[in-house]
Amino acid sequence: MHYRDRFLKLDAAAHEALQIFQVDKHPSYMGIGRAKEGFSVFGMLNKCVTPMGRRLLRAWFLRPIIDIEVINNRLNTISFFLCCEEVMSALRGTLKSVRDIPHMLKKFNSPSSICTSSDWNTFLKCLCSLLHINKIFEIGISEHLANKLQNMSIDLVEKANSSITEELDYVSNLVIGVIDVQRSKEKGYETVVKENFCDELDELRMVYEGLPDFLEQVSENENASFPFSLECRKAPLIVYVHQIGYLMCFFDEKISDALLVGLEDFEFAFSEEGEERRFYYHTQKTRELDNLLGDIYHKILDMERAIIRDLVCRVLQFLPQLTKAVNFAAELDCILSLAIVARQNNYVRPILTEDSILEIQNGRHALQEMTVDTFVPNDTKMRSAGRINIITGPNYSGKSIYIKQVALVVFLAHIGSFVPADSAVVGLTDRIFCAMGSKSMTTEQSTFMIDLHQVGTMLRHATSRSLCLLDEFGKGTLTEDGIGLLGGTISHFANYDYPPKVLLSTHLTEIFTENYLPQSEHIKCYTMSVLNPDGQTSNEDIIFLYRLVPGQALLSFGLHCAQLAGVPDEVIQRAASVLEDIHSQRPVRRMICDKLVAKDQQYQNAMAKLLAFDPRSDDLNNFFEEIFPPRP
Ligand SMILES: Nc1ncnc2c1ncn2[C@@H]1O[C@H](COP(=O)(O)OP(=O)(O)OP(=O)(O)O)[C@@H](O)[C@H]1O
Repeated sequence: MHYRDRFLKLDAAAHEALQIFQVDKHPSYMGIGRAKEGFSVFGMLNKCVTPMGRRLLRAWFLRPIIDIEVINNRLNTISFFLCCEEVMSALRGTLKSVRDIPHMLKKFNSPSSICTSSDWNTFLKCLCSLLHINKIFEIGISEHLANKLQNMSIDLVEKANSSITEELDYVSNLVIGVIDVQRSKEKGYETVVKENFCDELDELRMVYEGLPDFLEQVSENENASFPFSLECRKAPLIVYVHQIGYLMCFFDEKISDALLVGLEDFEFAFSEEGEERRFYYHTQKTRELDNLLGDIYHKILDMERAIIRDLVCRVLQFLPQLTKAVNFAAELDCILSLAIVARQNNYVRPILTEDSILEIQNGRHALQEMTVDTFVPNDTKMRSAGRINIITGPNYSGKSIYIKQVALVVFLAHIGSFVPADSAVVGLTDRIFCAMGSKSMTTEQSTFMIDLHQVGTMLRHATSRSLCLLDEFGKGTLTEDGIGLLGGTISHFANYDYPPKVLLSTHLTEIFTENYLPQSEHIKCYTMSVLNPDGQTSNEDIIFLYRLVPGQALLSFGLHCAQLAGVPDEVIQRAASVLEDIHSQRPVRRMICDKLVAKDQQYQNAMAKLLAFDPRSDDLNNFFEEIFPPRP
C-alpha cells in the first residue's frame, strides 16, 4: 500500500461537519490575540500536559491511521494504563515539567537570546522529569503488571528505556557541574557559572564584589591628597559605572573654575540631575583604575557567556538522544490523555478488523452527550447486507446526531482511542465523506451546489471501505429534482457488489412511495421513534425518544418543532389549518383574524343596507353616508 494511502482521509467539510477541530478566536477587538481550541472532539480528547503532546495529538487527529498493528498498540497501552491508575497519575505529574528541549536548546544557542538561571533551572527539571519516567516504570510496575505488559505484547518499558538513556543523566551532570542556578539569587547580579569552575572568573568576581569597599578606600586617600579642603555635605567618591568605567563623583555642586585650576588632571565627564545632583569627573586615579581593572562587570559576563556557549555546544552533541526522549514523552502524554478521557467518559475499546463491517452497540455522540442530561445511545449494524441505511424521522428527532456519532466512533477508532459505545467492531475505513450542507468551502457556492459537489466527490471516489454520510441531500431544490437526485444516488450505491457504508437522513419520504428505489438487500430503512400518546398528528404531547428503530416515518412533526422554537401561535395555527385542508383535499380556508372579521362584517352590513334601500322613498345621499361614514 502506498504511504499516502495509509491514512483515513477526511476533507475540510468532514472535519467541520464532525466538529473535529474548532478555533475560538480571541475575544479581543477584531479577534487579535491567540485563538484557542473551542468545543470540539480534539478539545475534548486533548488532556495533554506538555506542548509536544498537544502537537502530536493534533497530528494524530489530522492523520488517523489505518494500520491495525499501530492502532492496536495504542489501544493496548491505553488498556494497560486503565488497569494501573497510580502509575498513570504519577506519569502525568512528572510529564508536567517536561518541556520542548530542542526548542529550549535552540534558544540557548541563539546569539541574541540571554538565558537566565531560571531557564537553566527549567532545563534541569525537565531532564530530571524525563529520567524520573524510567524510575516510575521501574518502581511502579509490579510483577503482575509486568506480566500484563508481556501478555499484551506492549513494549512500553523497553521503549522508555531505549528512549530515555543514560546520556540524559550525563547531560544533567554536565549542566549541574557548570551552572549554579541559585547563584544569581544569592549574589544579586547576573551570574550563573558555579564557583570554583574557573579560577580567572572567580578572581574577577571576587574583585567585583569587593569593589565598593576598595573604591571607598581609594576615594578616602584621594580626598586627603586634594590641595584644598572641601566643605561639602558628602565627600567625593570614586564610583564604577557599567560600560563607562571609573569616575570621581562630586555631590550637590560642580567644582568651581577657581578650584579646578589646582586640579590639572580633572576632566568633567557628565552630570546627573535628580534628588541628589552628581557631577562626574575623570581623574588621574580613575584613569589608572580603568587601566588596572577595566570594565570588570562585562568582563565577567563575557567570560560566563563563553563558558555557557561551550556548555551548550557540548549539550547539543546529545540533541538526538534528547529529542528521542522528548518524543517518547510526547507519545506517552497522548496515550495518557486518551486513557484519561476513556476513563472519565466510559469509553470502550474498539475492535479493529480488516473486514469492511461496522457494528456498534449503544454508540454515543462524543460531544452531544456532554450537552444533554440523558443521551439515548443507538446501535449500528452494517455487515455484507444492509450497508445503505436510510434514516427518516421528524425534525429534531436526532437523525443528524446519530449519523455523526457513527462517523465519530469510526474516526476515533482510527486514532487509536477508545470510543463512546458499549462495544464496537470497526472495519478499517479508507475515507469518511460528509455531505452535510456545511459551508466550509472558501469558494463562493450556493448551499445546494456545495452539497452536489460533495455528493459528486463521494460518488466518484467511495470504495467499499468508505463511510458516506448524507444529511438531507436534495432538500435545497425543487422537491421533484431533489427526489430524483437522492433516488439516483441511492441506486448508484445499491448497484455496487459491495457498497460503501452509507448513512443517509432525509425528509423526502416520497422516495418510498414511488418506484424510486431499487429492490436491494443493501438498503435498510430506519426511523427515529417518537412517542405520540394521541396517535394523532397533533403537535401536543409529542416526545422524541431519539431511538433508532427499523421502519419509515411519514410525519415530520414540523409544527411541534416550530412550537419548541418559539414560533408565534397564530402562525402555527394557520399552518395547522392549511395542513388539515390539504390532507382532506379541501380548498384552503381563508385565514381568520380580527381585522378580516371586522372587514367581513362591514361588507355584510353594507350589503344588508343596499338590499333594504328603496330608490323611490330613500335619500341616496344619506344612504352613501351611512355606508361610507365621513372620516372624523
Ligand atoms: N441520542 C440522543 N439523545 C438525547 N438527545 C438527543 C439525541 N440525539 C439528538 N438529541 C437532541 O436532539 C436535538 C436534535 O438532533 P438532530 O439535529 O440530530 O435532529 P434532526 O433529526 O437531524 O433534525 P432535522 O431533521 O431538523 O435536521 C439535538 O440537538 C439534541 O439536543
